[in-house]
Formats: sequence, structure tokens, C-alpha cells
Amino acid sequence: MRTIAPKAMAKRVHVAVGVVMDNQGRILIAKRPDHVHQGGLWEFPGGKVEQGETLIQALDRELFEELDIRVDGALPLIDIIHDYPDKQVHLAVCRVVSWHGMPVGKEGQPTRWVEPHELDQYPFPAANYPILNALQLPERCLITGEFATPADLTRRLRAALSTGLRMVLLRAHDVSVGEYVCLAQEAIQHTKAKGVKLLLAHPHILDVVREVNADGVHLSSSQLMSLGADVKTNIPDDWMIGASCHSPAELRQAELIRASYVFLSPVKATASHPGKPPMGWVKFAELARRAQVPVYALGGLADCDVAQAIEHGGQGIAAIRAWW
Ligand SMILES: Nc1nc2c([nH]c(=O)n2[C@@H]2O[C@H](COP(=O)(O)OP(=O)(O)OP(=O)(O)O)[C@@H](O)[C@H]2O)c(=O)[nH]1
Ligand SMILES: [Mg+2]
Repeated sequence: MRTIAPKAMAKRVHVAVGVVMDNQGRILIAKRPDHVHQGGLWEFPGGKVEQGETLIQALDRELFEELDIRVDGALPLIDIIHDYPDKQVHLAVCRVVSWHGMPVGKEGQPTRWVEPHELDQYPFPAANYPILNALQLPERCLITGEFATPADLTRRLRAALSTGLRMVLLRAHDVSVGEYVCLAQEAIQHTKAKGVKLLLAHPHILDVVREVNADGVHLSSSQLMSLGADVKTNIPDDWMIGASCHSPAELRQAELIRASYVFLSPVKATASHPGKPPMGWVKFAELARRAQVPVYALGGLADCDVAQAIEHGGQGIAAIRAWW
């Protein structure tokens, strides 16, 4: 007797997806033919992993079949589990860090090299939004540390920005929310001028979120866990939402609210949370690879840890002391 698998048992398609970059940091995208799944949308090249293939073998074969290039080296960027109404996919997305050949749309598909900030101009399948976040976020995120006066905060912030940081979390939990808004309005003058993203973090930030023209809001783990999926009603649509996470449950909640990124901590022992046992890189990698959101490693880290964080499936590192 023939049995039909119920929908929940339908097979999840394992797809190797490659983010191919050139030496100017541009990314290769291709247009999916109209008649295929998610047709007419743009994609990162790749295709189904065949039985017996490793991810890298599949990526190399697919990029050769679709683009005529060979993969020499790739690093994990993000893993995405997504259910379309008609198909369930697992996109294993890799950053193709080394490749050779002259890319052409071998199957007649249009291809384009685009800057990361131009990706928003192209319609991609719904599963792809964490990939777009990962490609547009920097490797290092500063969390502001202690300061004596508003002028001291500005001085420290300007010094930190001069090292090339492109993302700052303004953390000042000890001040009133009114004072926080003033500090944020001052900080934004310095970040906007340099094209640096500014994220707001304060216990009462959601009450005043529209008073500062920032780039996003960063939630503590308790703010994250006490919010419903309607969090975005408070926050402007084009803002990033980040969150601090320490556990699989918090990571799941961040995915549910479609966070742009998370911090996962503590990776190493840290002076700001003495006595909290560090998770180490192995545990970090296990949690980061399962998370469908870009994950910054946090806790006792410095510039020399950026490569480690990326090798372990992270977006990069977040830190206070390294840059404050
Ligand atoms: N390659 C690729 N596939 C994606 C992306 N985003 C996304 O949802 N998918 C989905 O992943 C699935 C498999 O990808 P694919 O259609 O490229 O597979 P393939 O190259 O082996 O195609 P084929 O079976 O026609 O040979 C499709 O259902 C597609 O909609 C993406 O950015 N790149
Ligand atoms: Mg394909």
C-alpha cells in the first residue's frame, strides 16, 4: 500500500548557498528563472546538496554548474531553516572566501555584482533576510562603557570611532531615560557623520524610542523575553533590533521577533560579570550555528578574537573594554 507522508514529515531540502565576494567587497547575486521555486527573485547562487556530498563539495559543484567558478575556500556564514508553504528548506550559507574562474550566468540567468548596502534594492526569497543582515553588519560592535560626564562620553566615543568601528551600542543604564535621550541625541551627531550605526539600550528605551533618530534598539535578555511578537509596533520599521542572549531559549525568542542580530555571552571570563562561567568557543559555535540570526560573541574579547568568532560561526565580536 502506498502511504503519503504528512506535510510535517515532508523532506527538508538541504541547500548549499554561496556568498561570492570580489576583492572590492562586492557580492555576486543571480536572478532565479520565473518558472522555478521563488522564481523571479534574486538569490545567492547554490543548490541542493546531493547524497554523499559534503557541503563544500556541493557548493563547488553548484557554483561550477551555475557560474563556471571553482571554490577554493569557504567559511560558514549562517544556517537558515525556513518553511515556505510549498517547501521546507535548510540553507547552509557560506562565505566563499577564495575562488577562481570568470563568473558567468551559465544557465542564462542574469547576474550582478553589488555592494552590501545595495542588497536591499533587490527582492530576495523570504528565507534570505538573516543573510542580508549578516552581510550588512560589521565584524565589530562597540558597547559603550563607563563615563564620568556627558563630555567624557563624547570624548571616549570619538576616540573609539577613530579606530574604524562601524556599529555602537550606547549603554548607560545608570542614568534616567530623559538623560539617556540627551546622551543619544549627542552621540548620533558623531555616529551619523561617520556612517556608523547607533543602537539604543536602556531599561526604559521602548517608552522613548521615537525621540532619537537612531539606527536601532538593543534589548536586554529580560526585555527580550518579556516582549510579545508585536514588539515591532513600538519600533520604526526600518530600525534594527538586537538582543542580548545567554541561552537557547533567548536565541529562539530573538529569532521569533526577527532580530537583526544578537550578542551571545559570556564567551570568556569578563570583568563586567565576574563569577559567570564562560561558555568557551565550542559551546559558542554550537549555539551560533543553530541560531538563525547573526551572532556576535561577547565577554572578555578583543580584536585578536574576531577571526576565532567568525570561524566559530559568529558575525564577529562585541566588546566594551577592547575599545573604550
Ligand atoms: N540557491 C539559492 N536557493 C535559495 C535561496 N533562498 C532560498 O530560499 N532558496 C531556496 O532553496 C531551494 C533550492 O535551491 P535551488 O533551486 O538553487 O536548487 P538547485 O540549484 O539544486 O536547482 P535544481 O533542482 O533546479 O537543479 C529553492 O527552493 C530555493 O527557493 C538562495 O539565496 N539561493
Ligand atoms: Mg540553484
